[in-house]
Amino acid sequence: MNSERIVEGVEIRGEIRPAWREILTPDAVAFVAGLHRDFNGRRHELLARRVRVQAEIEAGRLPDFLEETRAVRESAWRVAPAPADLEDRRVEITGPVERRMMINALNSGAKVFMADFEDALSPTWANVMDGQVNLRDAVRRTIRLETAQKVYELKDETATLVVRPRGWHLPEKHVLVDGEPVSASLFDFGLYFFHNARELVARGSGPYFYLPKLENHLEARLWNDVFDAAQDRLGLPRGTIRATVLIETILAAFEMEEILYELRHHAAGLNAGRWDYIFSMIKKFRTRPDFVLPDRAQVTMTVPFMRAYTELLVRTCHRRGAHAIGGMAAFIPSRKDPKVNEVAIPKVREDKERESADGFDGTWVAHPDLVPVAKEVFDRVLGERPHQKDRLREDVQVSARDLLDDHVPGGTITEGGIRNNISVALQYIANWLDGLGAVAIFNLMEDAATAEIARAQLWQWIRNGARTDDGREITAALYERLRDEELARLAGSDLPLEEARALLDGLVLSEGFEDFLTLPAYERLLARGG
Ligand SMILES: CC(=O)SCCNC(=O)CCNC(=O)[C@H](O)C(C)(C)COP(=O)(O)OP(=O)(O)OC[C@H]1O[C@@H](n2cnc3c(N)ncnc32)[C@H](O)[C@@H]1OP(=O)(O)O
Ligand SMILES: O=CC(=O)O
Ligand SMILES: [Mg+2]
Repeated sequence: MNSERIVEGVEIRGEIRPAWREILTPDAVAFVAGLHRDFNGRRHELLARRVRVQAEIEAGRLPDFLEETRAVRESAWRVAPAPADLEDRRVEITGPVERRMMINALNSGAKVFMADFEDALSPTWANVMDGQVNLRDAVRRTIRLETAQKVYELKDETATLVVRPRGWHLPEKHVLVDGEPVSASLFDFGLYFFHNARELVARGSGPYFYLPKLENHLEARLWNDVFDAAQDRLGLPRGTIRATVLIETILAAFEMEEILYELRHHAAGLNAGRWDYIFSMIKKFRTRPDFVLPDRAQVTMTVPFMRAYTELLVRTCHRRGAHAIGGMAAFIPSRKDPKVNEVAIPKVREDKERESADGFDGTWVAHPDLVPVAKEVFDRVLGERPHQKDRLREDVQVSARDLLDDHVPGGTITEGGIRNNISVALQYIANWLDGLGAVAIFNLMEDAATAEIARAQLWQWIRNGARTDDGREITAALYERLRDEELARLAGSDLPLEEARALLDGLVLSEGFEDFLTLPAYERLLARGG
């Protein structure tokens, strides 16, 4: 394996293609290493804190709104005003930092494009480094691609760029700082910020981020301190960065106010990350039979606990002057099969109608063909106004019990649901190991967050002795039989399904619960040379 020391104490363990060398400059690498040296200790402390909190939950403590931060919730403060190009966020398209998709997303007519190193990206070294090259070229508007069919170039009017770095739990093992893998969050953030912050400001925009998978306000404080340090080091005013935080864990739902408060000079809003949120409900309460969820298809946005969380998010944001951004409906259209669209388009429209009626200021879509669908719905509600922050939603009263009561009325676990979880998890993991982080499976968008639900449910059902609607206990033996049958249906695929099976078995059948499937999967990705 190639190994190169770029600056004192920093080793790159991987290929460095000529275009990547323009990103991995000594100054940029030193900048990232500086952030890592200053903040990685706190990152580890916060990750250890997550483990302690989990132990407390397993000992019977349920989360609640914090007593020690009551003053933050009860005092008057607002987040910084939105910059001009984040004022109207009615439709945001998301997608991995892949060149063709990035150009398509920027040209899609959406107001914002979230370029994703996270749920939608398999973090092979090539994907991560190409992603940084693509972002640099997108910022400078030189991004271009020629294929046999088409030349891809930016239109005059493009979406505002927002970047989602990987979460605090992930390492980037191709880069060692003083012998230790660099934090993937600091790597993705630091390189993008170093190369593009000044250029973005000069072009009238700014370095904008989405922050994933936060579990509490101390993790937001860490991001805020990273932002201050990064801006100081490049000589940019504090507050130049704007961050939208995904509320996608049950614990963060109890600290929305505090998270916004910590980041108030940099905060641009909160987003309801529904898929990781459902995963988090399963993960955090995994040992409790009273928290067992039914088939994931039945856990819709209209079930009471999802309504409680999303309504509280809108109320919290608007009270503090922040944008409330909705989430991702998983239905994706097809350019080949109109029958798929007959299902997908009305489902997405219904989802966006609910969000816009609830007071969200904008929403996410997974595919360019869904931009007009979401735009039409939000246009109807917003008209010429850029947002609806004046809808304070003071009618919303959400208690801890509302957030925690995950009973799904009429919910059942079916054999079809078990099979779907198995097949989706196998196909998704195999694609991920092959370098693809967002995949259309059974006409739904699947990414790291949705796949986490699939595999976590299998573990939860077995561990808690859950029963199917026809009365059968869900056991390891039942899983193994259905897994073999689902694997047989996928025979003939070129994907590494056998490796995916081994990984899924480990996740589903182990005594303990693996916190993120992407951690063991990353080890396999590295072993495959990814
Ligand atoms: C839980 C969460 O975190 S949600 C956020 C993270 N997840 C995502 O961002 C998923 C984003 N969406 C996608 O990755 C894709 O839409 C998929 C994988 C679901 C489907 O992709 P495909 O099967 O390629 O879709 P399809 O074949 O219909 O694509 C048609 C065209 O639209 C483009 N396209 C599809 N989705 C996107 C997108 N999100 N952004 C930009 N372009 C896109 C394709 O590149 C293709 O372009 P081309 O005609 O120039 O070749
Ligand atoms: O990141 C978004 C989610 O739904 O998870
Ligand atoms: Mg997510």
